[in-house]
Amino acid sequence: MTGPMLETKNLTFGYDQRSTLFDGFSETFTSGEMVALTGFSGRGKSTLLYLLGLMVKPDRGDVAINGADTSLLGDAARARLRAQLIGFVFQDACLDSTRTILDNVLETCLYRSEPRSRSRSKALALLESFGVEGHVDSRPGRLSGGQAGRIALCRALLSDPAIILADEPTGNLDAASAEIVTGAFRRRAAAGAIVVVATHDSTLVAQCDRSVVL
Ligand SMILES: Nc1ncnc2c1ncn2[C@@H]1O[C@H](COP(=O)(O)OP(=O)(O)OP(=O)(O)O)[C@@H](O)[C@H]1O
Repeated sequence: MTGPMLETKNLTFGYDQRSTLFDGFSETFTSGEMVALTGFSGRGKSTLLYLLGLMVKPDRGDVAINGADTSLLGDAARARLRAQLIGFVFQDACLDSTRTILDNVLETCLYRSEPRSRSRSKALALLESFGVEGHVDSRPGRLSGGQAGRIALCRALLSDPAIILADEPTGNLDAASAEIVTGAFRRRAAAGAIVVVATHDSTLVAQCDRSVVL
């Protein structure tokens, strides 16, 4: 099986008509590469991740996954593709405060119709490797930003997604934790995944194969 491919094709997008963030933006991300999205604050790094992650539709142009355009797909089909192929790490973790930490990590099983029991030990091992194995049965209310971020990473990595999109994944982390996160991304890329990170962290940029400057 060939690895994943993710393309933007003449992508044009703005949140309103006065400010176009992307105007005919074309870029190809290929299997095995880890790419940094860089550029000044407000240039659209997070927005590009939302477009690549099929959470936002372009005004014109398209996002293609494995050669297939996605903008004409309905919401359900886009959500299915996302669940099957994409692990997304939001800038502010976005954990569900009503569920336990373990249930947060196992959330994607729900969308992939996978039995939770099969993924439970993997989730626990991931949480341990990221140093956040304590209190897995409690709710995320009292976590620090860095702890919440690492749990969100476990959630995104649980299914070994073909495409990982991460927004400032090392933003809240100390150097040692950031290294663990970067190592996990590098291993996914070595296994053939596409990893795209939006970041201002020069250490993380240096670990990427290339940068796309917005
Ligand atoms: N939901 C929204 N509605 C309207 N404008 C938005 C929305 N989200 C972001 N923007 C605007 O779009 C622009 C790009 O925002 P985005 O968060 O993608 O930039 P960024 O490069 O990721 O910034 P940072 O480095 O600060 O995280 C900014 O001017 C922002 O104010």
